[in-house]
Amino acid sequence: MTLAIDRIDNLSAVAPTGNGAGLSLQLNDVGHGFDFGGEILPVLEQISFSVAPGEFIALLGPSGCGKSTLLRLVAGLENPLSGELLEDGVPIRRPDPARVVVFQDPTLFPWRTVWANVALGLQAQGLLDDHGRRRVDRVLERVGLAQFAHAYPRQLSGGMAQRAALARALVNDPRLLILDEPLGKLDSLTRIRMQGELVGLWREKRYSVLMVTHDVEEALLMANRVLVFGPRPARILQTIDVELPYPRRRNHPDMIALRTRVLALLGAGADS
Ligand SMILES: Nc1ncnc2c1ncn2[C@@H]1O[C@H](COP(=O)(O)OP(=O)(O)OP(=O)(O)O)[C@@H](O)[C@H]1O
Repeated sequence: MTLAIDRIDNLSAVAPTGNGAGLSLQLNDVGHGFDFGGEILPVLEQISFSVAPGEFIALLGPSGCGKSTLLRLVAGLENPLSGELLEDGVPIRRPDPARVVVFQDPTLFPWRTVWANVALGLQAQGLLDDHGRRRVDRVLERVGLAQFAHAYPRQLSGGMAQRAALARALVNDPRLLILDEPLGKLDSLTRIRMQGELVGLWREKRYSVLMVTHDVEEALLMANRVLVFGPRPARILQTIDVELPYPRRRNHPDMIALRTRVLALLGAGADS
């Protein structure tokens, strides 16, 4: 498989459609739950935190604690039962192209080529003119899929499909990239490479990132801040600033110490 690690410096060649700068987020006392036979099952309680423009925040917590629900609220796919979510000071009420979500499952349309999948967002906005076409070409080049532009999703490996999904998100020049376990289904080698690619893209473009992962090491390798959640209804147990320089080494003593600390927190808060 051809990977794009050596092309990480080229995304600046992709002309933005938006202003490209990361957006700020502010969550104030956010609470959410779901109706279960007339009773509300509380999922999130008193969640407050902020994200400065260009920050990379990882969310860690036990399975089922409400991490994906929180991402859905930030994406504007649902509205909270209490509290408020603000982007650049304005309440989030609905999805917006500035906030794009990449899920664990790349969900590419099987009948469209890679190029046509990536072009979909621009096409829907009426932006697929010559300039838009060049954007699609460049972003595919940037994620190392230029040679597979005319392939169909069934012809891609898992890592390639995930990079196509990433290209589809990046072509809209997001200001917030919302990642819900984006590397969860990849083999360990591809996963390590994709971690490097995602960090390289983020450091270059400086959009803000909110990423859910189950992998403590992945969170500490990639994010500049890690929020550790307790079991449902989720509350933030601890916020950890990861001040190690990039690229980070798995076996750096500070990394090992942080990992031990986070695992202890999750062990104390795990529901299983
Ligand atoms: N649409 C929904 N209707 C009812 N309950 C829901 C809905 N979405 C999520 N839940 C419940 O909310 C809780 C939190 O789910 P969520 O997917 O946010 O957790 P998570 O932390 O992302 O889990 P995991 O790490 O296993 O992916 C779970 O108990 C789940 O059953």
